[in-house]
Parts: sequence; structure tokens; C-alpha cells
Amino acid sequence: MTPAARIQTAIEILDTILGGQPAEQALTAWARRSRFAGSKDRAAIRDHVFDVLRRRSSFAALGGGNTGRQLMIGTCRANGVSLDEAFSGGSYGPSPLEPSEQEAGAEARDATDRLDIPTWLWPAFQADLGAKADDVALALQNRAPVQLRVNIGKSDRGNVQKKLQDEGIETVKHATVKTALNVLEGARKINNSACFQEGLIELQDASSQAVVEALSLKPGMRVLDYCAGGGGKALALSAHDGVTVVAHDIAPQRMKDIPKRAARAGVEIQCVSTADLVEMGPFDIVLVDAPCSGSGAWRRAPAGKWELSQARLDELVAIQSQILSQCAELTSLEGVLAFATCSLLDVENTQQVEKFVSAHPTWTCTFSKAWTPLEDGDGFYTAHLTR
Ligand SMILES: C[S@@+](CC[C@H](N)C(=O)[O-])C[C@H]1O[C@@H](n2cnc3c(N)ncnc32)[C@H](O)[C@@H]1O
Repeated sequence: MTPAARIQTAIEILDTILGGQPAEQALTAWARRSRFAGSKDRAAIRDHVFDVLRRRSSFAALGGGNTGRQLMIGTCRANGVSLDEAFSGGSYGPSPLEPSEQEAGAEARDATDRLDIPTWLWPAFQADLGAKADDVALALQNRAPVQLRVNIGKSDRGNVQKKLQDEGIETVKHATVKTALNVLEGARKINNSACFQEGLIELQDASSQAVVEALSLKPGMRVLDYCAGGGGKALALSAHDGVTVVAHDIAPQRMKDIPKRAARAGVEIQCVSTADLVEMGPFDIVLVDAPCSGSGAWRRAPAGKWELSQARLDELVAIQSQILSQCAELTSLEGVLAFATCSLLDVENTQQVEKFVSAHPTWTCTFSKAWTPLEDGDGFYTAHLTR
């Protein structure tokens, strides 16, 4: 496909997303009906769509409106791409700009449009992040780094780096997270690499890894990953020698890939239903990687930035409180209830923990840490609660 044809395709996919279809679904549906497109085309179109979703309001201002076409005009203007070439009217490409489109569009004047944070959320975002608010918002406009977790149950970072290099994947050690590598070159080769197939690495953001690193995991411990989803944290937990990991999720189908991923990593993870869990407690550590706004990970899942509403945020906060209370019952007397979110918002983080401690006076918070996307990983928060 020509660069212009990729832009036209991105325009059409963006219109579908703006019409309400989830971004991943819209991209997959297009790929299924467009067998002619190669892997490079698919990757380039995906990049266009996600780049726009990260900067939807500033690109809408530059492009003069919120349609797929206007957003791609805004993207070209922001990146200094010639509109005469990109919108030349050539075959499969977008038609040339109308005079009204030539005249429309200007740099965003409003701070929230310029920073691509929804207007309703900006007061809380600014209050919670203080002096860092603008820089964090600007960081969220860009792509996230590609990061790997080295499976320390099978190898170590130095050896894995060498093996990856032999396969054309260049990495550098993460400055603070001991299991993490940042990918500098060859990211698209990861899934087919021998290192991946042999379970030496998983794609995982460094802050997610840091949440697991913060736990004092010791041989003989039984650990419950209560909101296991696809199993990213459960796999990181199970890489630790002698630790038994049980995975649970309210939506069991989300855990469907865990057996395959665990087999590749050479570990055992028992996936259990909510009904079975009651018989299995208490656990030495219960990790609650709670459903949240995802605001710390908006570089990876940018549609979430525009889908979040005050009502949904309130709902998430209520779900998090409920999960914490349930998980307190599953934690042994000497055990640790570890709360985590990939959120940047106090209402889901410090305020949630304060609320739990005041409603459960026998519990205290013994450790907490927050990461922002300025620290080479997603925004994350974790707190350890003990009796
Ligand atoms: C942030 S995701 C988990 C990501 C996962 N831990 C990982 O590292 O890959 C949150 C998960 O919580 C699950 N969830 C939502 N409400 C829940 C509840 N009441 N009890 C248990 N799990 C819940 C969702 O289905 C979702 O998979």
C-alpha cells in the first residue's frame, strides 16, 4: 500500500472508532477483510490510528474537526507531512483538501486540548500530579516504550540480552527494575523469537514488573492474583522460586491464555473460579491488580482516555473498594494485601487506601509507591496493607 492509501485506510478505521466500535475490534475487522495488506501496512495503519487516539483533541484542533479525515489532516500538520502529497487524490489515497479544509484548523488554544486530557478530568489530574501534570500529559501523547520481563526462573538479564541480540533484537537494561529490558530495535521480531517461544521473555511494562518486585516473595508462600486477567502479574509472581500462584478473575475467559503462557514459562499457575476460591484461602499475599481508569497506561490504550467519564470513574472506585474488602478476608493474619492500579488518580490510589484503612481499623498501610510515565514505564500505584 502507498503511504496515501494507508492514510485513507486510517481515516476509515478512525470513523468506525468514532462511531463507537472499540479500536482493537475496528483494526482486526479491517485486517480480516483486507488480506492484500502486508504486515508493514497493518503496522503503519495501526500506528496512525493509535497516534491519533493519543492526541485526539490537539489533532482535532489542528485539523479543524473531529472526523477521521480532519484528524488525519491534523496529524499531517503536527508532523510536518506535506498535505499536497498525502492528500493528492491519487489512487486509494484521500482526495485533495477543499478550500474550507485548507483554511480550517489552528493550534489548540485551550490547555486541555493542547495537552490531550479530557476537560472534565483536568482539575483532578492537575491537583493529583501537581507540578508534573503538564509533563505527564505530554508524555501520554507519545508511544510507550517496548519493555520485556526476563523470566528469572529460567535465565538472567545478561544472557537473555545476548540471545536477543543474536536474533536482531537490541535491548538495554531498565535503570531501576531488575527484571526489565527496554527494546531499542527489532520490536516486531519479538513474538517469533526463540527467546519468546522458549519462555525466556514476556512483553510487560516495567512498572507492572516493579509492582511484583516490591513484594517480599519467599519460598513456600501461597500467593493469590485476584484480578489476574491475562496473567501478566501471575506469571511474574510464579518466576520466583518456591512460590505457589493461584489466579482468579471475575471473568474467567480472560484467563484463557494463562495455561499456555505458564507452560511456555515452565511454571504452574492454578486458575480458579470465584466459588472455588473460598475453600482455598487464606493466602500469604493477595495481589489486587484492580480494574481502574487505566490513566497510567493511556499511551498503550489511548481510546480509554476519551471513553472515561465521571460516572464510570465513580463506578470503578466503588468496585475497587468492594474487591479490597473481599480480599481482606482471603489474606492470612500475618499476610499482605497488595493493592495496585495503573492509574494516576488519587481517588483510585491513596484515597482508596485511606478509605480502606478507616473502614478496617485493624489494617495499616506499610508501604506505598507511585510511578508516572516520566519514569520509564506506565503510571502505576501500589500499596501494601497488613493487619
Ligand atoms: C487491570 S486488569 C488485570 C491485569 C492483569 N493482572 C495483568 O497483569 O495482566 C483487571 C482485571 O480485574 C478483573 N475484575 C474486574 N472486577 C473484578 C472483581 N470484582 N473480582 C475479580 N476480578 C475483577 C477484570 O476482569 C480484569 O481482568
